[in-house]
Amino acid sequence: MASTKGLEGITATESTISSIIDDKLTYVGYDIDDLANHSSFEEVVYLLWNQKLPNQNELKNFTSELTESMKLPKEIIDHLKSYDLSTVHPMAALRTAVSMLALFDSEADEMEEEANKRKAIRLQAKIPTIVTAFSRIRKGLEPVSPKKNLSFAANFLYMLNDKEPEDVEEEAINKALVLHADHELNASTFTARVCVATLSDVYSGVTAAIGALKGPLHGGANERVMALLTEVGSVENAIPAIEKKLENKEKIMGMGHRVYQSGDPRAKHLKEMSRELTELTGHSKYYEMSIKIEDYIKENKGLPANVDFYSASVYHSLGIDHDLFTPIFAVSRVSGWLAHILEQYADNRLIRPRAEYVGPKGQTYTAIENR
Ligand SMILES: CC(=O)SCCNC(=O)CCNC(=O)[C@H](O)C(C)(C)COP(=O)(O)OP(=O)(O)OC[C@H]1O[C@@H](n2cnc3c(N)ncnc32)[C@H](O)[C@@H]1OP(=O)(O)O
Ligand SMILES: O=C([O-])CC(=O)C(=O)O
Repeated sequence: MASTKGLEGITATESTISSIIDDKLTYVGYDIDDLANHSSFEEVVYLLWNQKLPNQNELKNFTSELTESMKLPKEIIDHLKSYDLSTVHPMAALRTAVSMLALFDSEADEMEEEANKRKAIRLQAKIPTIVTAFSRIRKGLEPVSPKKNLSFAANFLYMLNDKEPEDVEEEAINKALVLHADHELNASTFTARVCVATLSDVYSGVTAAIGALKGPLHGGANERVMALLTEVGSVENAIPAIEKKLENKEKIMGMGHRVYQSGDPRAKHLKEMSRELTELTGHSKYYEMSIKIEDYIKENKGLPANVDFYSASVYHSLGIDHDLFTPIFAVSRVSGWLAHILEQYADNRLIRPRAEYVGPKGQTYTAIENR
């Protein structure tokens, strides 16, 4: 039996959560463009978990449930304060803190559907609090509690900066969260599903998914895009720097995608946000460099920009630390992981593919003293 490297083109499950068909992305059948242009992130999370858009009352209740669940156990804050955060990547801290959260949740191993939904709310709510608390603690500042009257996106920025965001900042983060929420069977979502298909618990599934998202070929690419833009340094240097990297067989971060051929439908929204925000904040050169790189790679390698490419300059213009870019992805994508985890539990079968054995055969065993 021949193997397919990277499981390319393999359909591994059925799902009703999101679809990518002919390079169009939908969440529960709603076009990503409509959701990006009109929805709050809370609305999208409700959609992914309930398979329908909420009415005003449902959204109000859901939003309050999320805000009320944002507070962290004191032990998690103490834990974040207990190690040298200057050397720890926030994705590593997030992975550990999420795993640790399970120890303070009396329902952690409860497998009943309603209990899993309650845990989903708690996890969705607490991940932004962990990311922002980490960021503040490493700057020697105290974590900030969320405000009841703020949206999910605004609370994220408020807890990060101890300052209520401007409308334009809240809108940018809200749109970025909507665009990153789910993406069919991407690597981290598949990881979450594989994990919980053993009937392991929700916290294990999300912890495993954070580990998968952290890698540079997946969510970790957005931080690397910013490192690339910083290294390139100027619009004039964009093409020479990229040519050199390609000569050295380096991958250009934020470019290429396993599924999309003509382009990632999320990238155009982030590109427009990048144009507006970099102009507004005096960082236009990052947008100009990005366009040059995108055009060059498209023309010379036939590869499109993915969701990570323009998110880098968007977050940079909002003054966000570069190593928080992938944690922000997690703040959003946990909604998709949780939707997939709940879907997996609802109709579970162990995920256990086969490997094609290509190693030596028929070896003669030699006693240890004779080797
Ligand atoms: C949210 C997300 O996860 S989106 C993806 C984020 N990741 C990145 O942006 C990292 C950069 N991109 C990549 O590494 C890849 O395009 C991936 C991981 C996204 C997709 O990978 P795959 O489908 O496995 O494609 P694979 O890595 O096999 O590449 C196929 C060919 O295109 C080339 N290629 C793919 N992406 C890039 C890139 N970004 N820069 C340069 N060349 C590339 C490869 O070198 C390879 O060329 P070859 O056939 O001559 O060896
Ligand atoms: O689907 C993928 O392979 C990666 C991706 O774009 C995502 O997770 O958003």
